[in-house]
Order: sequence, then C-alpha cells, then structure tokens
Amino acid sequence: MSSTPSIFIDGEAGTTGLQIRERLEGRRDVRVVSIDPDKRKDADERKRLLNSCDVAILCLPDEAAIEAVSLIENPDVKVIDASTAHRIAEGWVYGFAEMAKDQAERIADAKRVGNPGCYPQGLIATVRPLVEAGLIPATTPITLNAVSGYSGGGRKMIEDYEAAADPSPYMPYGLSLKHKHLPEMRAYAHLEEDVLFQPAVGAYAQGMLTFVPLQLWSLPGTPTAAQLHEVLATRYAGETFVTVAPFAAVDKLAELDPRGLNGTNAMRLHVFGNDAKRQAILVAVYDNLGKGASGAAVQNLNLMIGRDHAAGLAAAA
Ligand SMILES: NC(=O)C1=CN([C@@H]2O[C@H](COP(=O)(O)OP(=O)(O)OC[C@H]3O[C@@H](n4cnc5c(N)ncnc54)[C@H](OP(=O)(O)O)[C@@H]3O)[C@@H](O)[C@H]2O)C=CC1
Ligand SMILES: CC(=O)N[C@@H](CCC(=O)OP(=O)(O)O)C(=O)O
Repeated sequence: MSSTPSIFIDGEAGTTGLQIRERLEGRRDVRVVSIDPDKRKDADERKRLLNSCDVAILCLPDEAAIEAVSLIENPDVKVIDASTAHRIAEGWVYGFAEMAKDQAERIADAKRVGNPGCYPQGLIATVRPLVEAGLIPATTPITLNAVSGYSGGGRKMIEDYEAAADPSPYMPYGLSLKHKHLPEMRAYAHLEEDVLFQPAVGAYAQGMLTFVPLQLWSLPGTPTAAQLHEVLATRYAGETFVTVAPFAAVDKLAELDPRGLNGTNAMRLHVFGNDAKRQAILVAVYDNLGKGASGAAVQNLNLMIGRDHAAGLAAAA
C-alpha cells in the first residue's frame, strides 16, 4: 500500500458515500479517487477503479455491493462494505471496533470488513458485555425498540420526507419482525435467539436512539441496574467513541435527544432502572450516519491503513 492510500467510494453520490467523502475532505494522508458521475453505474469503469485503489468502500445496495466484490481481482485491494451483504459472511470481519477488546486489531489486519448496520450497534454495545459478564444469559429473550432519522432510509426516503407536507412524526415499521439487521444482532450480541426488533422513523433527518428493556427479576441472580451500569462503564472505560453516562435515577433526560451526537462518531450509553420493580432500560444515543454508518466506515478505514482510529472523526458534540 502506498504512503498515501487511494480510496474509491463506490456509491459516492449516495447518503453514506457523501458523508464518508466529507469526513475525508482535507485529509492529506489519503487520496480519494472519484468516478466520472456519468459512469457511476458503468461496470467496466467501476471494475477499473475497484481494482486500482488501495481501499474500496462500498456504499451501495446489497446486490450492487455483492457485484462490486465479484469485480475485484486485485488481491491487494482492501474492502469496507457499508451494505448488509457481508456482515456475517465467512472471511469478513465485523467493523464495530469497540465490540471486543481485539476487534480494532482484527479490523486493522483484515482485507474485508463488513461495516455494521446502524441499529445493531446500539444493541450490541449494550447487550454483548452483559452477556459476556454472565448477567444476561445468551438464551434471554431480548427486545429492541429504536427510532432513526429518515436519512437512515437513504436517498429515496430523504426525498420522500422532504417532499411531504406533513409527514408522520413517528412511523413504526419492521412490523413483520424480519428486519435485515436481525442476523448480525444475534451473532455479535452472542444471543441464541433473534431479538424482537421494533424500529421507527422520526420526522427529522438524522440521529438515533435504541432501547433494550429488561425485566431484571427474570434474570438469574436478579442483577440491579447499577450492576449492569458498572459492567458497561468498566467495559468502555478509556474508549474514545463509546462512553457510558453516569448512572442516574431520573424520569426524563434532555440528553436523550436522538440528534444529540449528530456530526460525531460518538455513541453514549445510558442505564436506567427501578430497584423496587427490578426493571431496567439500556439506551444508546448516536448518529445513524456517524457511528451508525459513515463515521464507523472512516474509523475502519483508519485502522486498515495503519492510522490512528480517530483520525478525522469527532468524539463528542
Ligand atoms: N443511510 C444510513 O443510515 C445507512 C446506510 N447503510 C447502507 O449503506 C448502503 C448505502 O446506503 P445509502 O447511502 O443510505 O443509500 P443511498 O440510496 O443514499 O445511496 C446508494 C448509492 O448507490 C448508488 N447505486 C445504486 N446501484 C448502483 C450500482 N449498481 N452501481 C453504482 N452505484 C449504484 C445509488 O445511485 P441511485 O440513487 O442513482 O440509484 C446511490 O447513489 C446501503 O447498503 C445501506 O443499507 C448502512 C448504515 C446506515
Ligand atoms: C430508517 C431506515 O429505513 N433504516 C434502515 C437501516 C439503515 C441501515 O443501517 O442500513 P443497512 O443495514 O442497510 O446498512 C432500515 O431499517 O432498513
């Protein structure tokens, strides 16, 4: 790899691609190679660029991402795929650097990285450490409720929302309970069964909240909310991007605005609970286009080209 690696963003004109481009602007340690806009869906031109860059970042629908990978013949090209296509695929490393203590190293050594889905990161960040610590058995039925800004649906959804005179302020979806993020949630949160996942789109552009409610009385040993918090705070101590808010017994919190970390690569976790009722809620706040997509892709790129993982990324609002 050259000292100034060349980066080709296939799908650069889309929502995720544009945001990656923005984050790389002004960086002198990488060179972004762009496709002629008239040829952005021309397979021959894409193949040429995919095989001549150091790192290809795929910001495409799943089928186009699978096609892009099949066009790559140069064994030296590294790939980050922002689509759902390769997140649990053999030979691919999951691009959530804080997921495990050695994950950043695994990403740095990988040729193929599956960038995580936006929703799964909140679930994995909160549940996985608790499963690993033995506070949540892998067999626990887990529910995830979440809200995303409409940019999560890509160019088409952005256009639809921005054209609508009076869009629904809160639009639940995924009601057939087979969202495409279920496999990666189950695999990387170490759960034995699929999460019951109920997402919603809000009538705002960007930002995300995820909620995992827990009936603590149903868990072995009945852990307290404070114990869950302690595990998460210890697990993420020292991390640049994933932080854990102090444990607070509050009824509502202004910080729980889904847009609160927009423009950053940060994710903030909260634990709320009621000891008398033996219940808790795990919450994650982050930017669906930041840590949820483009920020994570740039963090992974940094690792794969041997830079500091935080280069060009904002840690907090
Ligand atoms: N938005 C988000 O919050 C997140 C998105 N992702 C994933 O990232 C990927 C990109 O999503 P997003 O940026 O939102 O989507 P967009 O629809 O905004 O962008 C996709 C881009 O890919 C282009 N494209 C489609 N087919 C081809 C092709 N065959 N060859 C070249 N270019 C093509 C599209 O062009 P055109 O519009 O003309 O069809 C568009 O510019 C998806 O897999 C998505 O699931 C991941 C995490 C979060
Ligand atoms: C609001 C909205 O529609 N969000 C998208 C997920 C966005 C995302 O994370 O995308 P990928 O997993 O495809 O990469 C959805 O629910 O399908």
